[in-house]
Amino acid sequence: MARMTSETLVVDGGGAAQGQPVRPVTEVAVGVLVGRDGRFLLTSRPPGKVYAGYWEFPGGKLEAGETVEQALRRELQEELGISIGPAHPWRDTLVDYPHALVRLHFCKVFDWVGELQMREGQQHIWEHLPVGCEPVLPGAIPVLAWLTEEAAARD
Ligand SMILES: Nc1nc2c([nH]c(=O)n2[C@H]2C[C@H](O)[C@@H](COP(=O)(O)OP(=O)(O)OP(=O)(O)O)O2)c(=O)[nH]1
Repeated sequence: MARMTSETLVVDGGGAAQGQPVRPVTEVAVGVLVGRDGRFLLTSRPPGKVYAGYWEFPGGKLEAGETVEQALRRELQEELGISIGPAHPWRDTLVDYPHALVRLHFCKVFDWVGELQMREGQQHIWEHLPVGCEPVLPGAIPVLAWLTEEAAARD
C-alpha cells in the first residue's frame, strides 16, 4: 500500500513501520529505455531482493563517487549486458520503504548497443501504455503516470 505525503511516497508504512523514521537517503539511478517503436523496458526484480518479482525500470544504487549517469551505465552493463548512450535526466522522487529511504533518479535512454541479456535471472518485457504486467513496484508506478501525461500532451 502506498500513500503520498508532501514530497515522499510512503510504501507499506515506510521507515516508521520499522521504528526508523529517520534514515539516510540511498541514491538510485533508474533507466527508462525507450525503443524506436515507443515501447519501454520493464524488468522483474531478481529472486532474493526485496520486492522480488515486482516489475520495475532497470537500474540500481549509486556507488561512492559515482554520478547518476555513471551508475546507470554500470548497472545496465552488469544487469543487462548493454552499453548505453546518453542518459537524459528526467524526474526524481523520494520513496520511503520499510527497507530503505530511496531517491530515484529517473533518466530516459534512447540509444544503447548490445543484445539484452538477463544476467541476474530477471524477466523483461517491452511495454506500452497501459501496462499489462503486474505487480509493478510502487516506486515505479509514478513513472507510468508521467509517461501517460506525456502521451496525452502529444495527442
Ligand atoms: N531499479 C529500480 N529501483 C527502484 C525502482 N523503483 C523503486 O522504488 N526502486 C527502489 C527499489 C530499491 O529499494 C532501490 C534499488 O535498489 P536495488 O537493491 O534494486 O539496487 P542494486 O541493484 O544496486 O542492489 P544491490 O547491489 O544492493 O543488490 O530502488 C525502479 O523503477 N527501478
